[in-house]
Amino acid sequence: MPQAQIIDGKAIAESVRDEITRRAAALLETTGKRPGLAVVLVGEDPASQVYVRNKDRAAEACGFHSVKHTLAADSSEAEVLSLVEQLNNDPDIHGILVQLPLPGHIEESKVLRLIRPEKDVDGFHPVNVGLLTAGERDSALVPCTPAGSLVLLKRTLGDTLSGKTAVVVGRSNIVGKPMASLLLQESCTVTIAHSRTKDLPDVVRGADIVVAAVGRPEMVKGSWIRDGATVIDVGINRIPAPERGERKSRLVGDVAFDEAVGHAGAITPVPGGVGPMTIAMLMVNTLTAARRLLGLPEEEPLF
Ligand SMILES: Nc1nc(=O)c2c([nH]1)NC[C@@H]1CN(c3ccc(C(=O)N[C@@H](CCC(=O)O)C(=O)O)cc3)C=[N+]21
Repeated sequence: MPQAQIIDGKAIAESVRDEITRRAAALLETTGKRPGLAVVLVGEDPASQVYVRNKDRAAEACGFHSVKHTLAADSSEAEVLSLVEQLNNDPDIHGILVQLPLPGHIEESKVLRLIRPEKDVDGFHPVNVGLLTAGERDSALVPCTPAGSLVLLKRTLGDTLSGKTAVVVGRSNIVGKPMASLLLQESCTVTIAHSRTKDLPDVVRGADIVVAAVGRPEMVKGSWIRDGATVIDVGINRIPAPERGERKSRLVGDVAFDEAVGHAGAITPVPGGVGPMTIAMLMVNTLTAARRLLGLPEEEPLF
């Protein structure tokens, strides 16, 4: 079996961040303003802390203004809402990201709906969901993980995905559904499959493009992958050490990589695939939001 091309998400993310760094420098030169990103973390989940730190770092490396707000896990919903309101009205902040999941006593949809759609760099507000679904992708802010996955697909397959069969495994609002909308807009023939799909292996076997976003470690098996297919693995699952008798915990995707690599034409690794792209696209969205709020023209889309 020939080995698949391993898609280098880290390198592609770096090239995207480099382009954003250049564009942010030009913005600073012409307007004296930096894109401003605010990340809100409620509670101290260790994984969330790592991601939030990475986002903060990436923003600073791009020359952005970046602020991190950490609220106690037992903060009231009203406190979170009031912080969002304050960030909505802050002229130095162009992008607001409220790290999910929120503690159980806070209604996520209520918080997400309060974020000004123009500052919603996660693309989770119903206005942005609506624009994307209605085919107005370039006016929306597009969720970072699906946007990053599309960049990886285009860098791997070329700009034309038209006519290809795409199967998205997973139907979440943050990945599966927006990913399907993006692929549909690229004129792919799109299937959304999920845990209740009948004959899932055969559905996946029909795909030129497989996007796995189910959140179950190594659920998509190598034998499900059509020869030469392109596989985007969105899953990041931490397998604790004791379970496998290993010394350190390790990360695995939603695809059984070692099997799939013998079937796929190209495949993303975990880590080093979609994860770094998610952060790069957050920088893209923050710059886009800043330019729009400043009344500046749109730049060449990066995907
Ligand atoms: N409102 C909101 N927006 C998000 O975008 C959001 C969120 N909440 N909650 C949590 C998830 C998770 N997430 C990741 C981002 C980057 C990596 C990443 O950079 N991963 C690296 C390193 C992984 C590691 O070593 O832990 C990689 O895959 O190579 C992973 C996961 C964003 N999320």
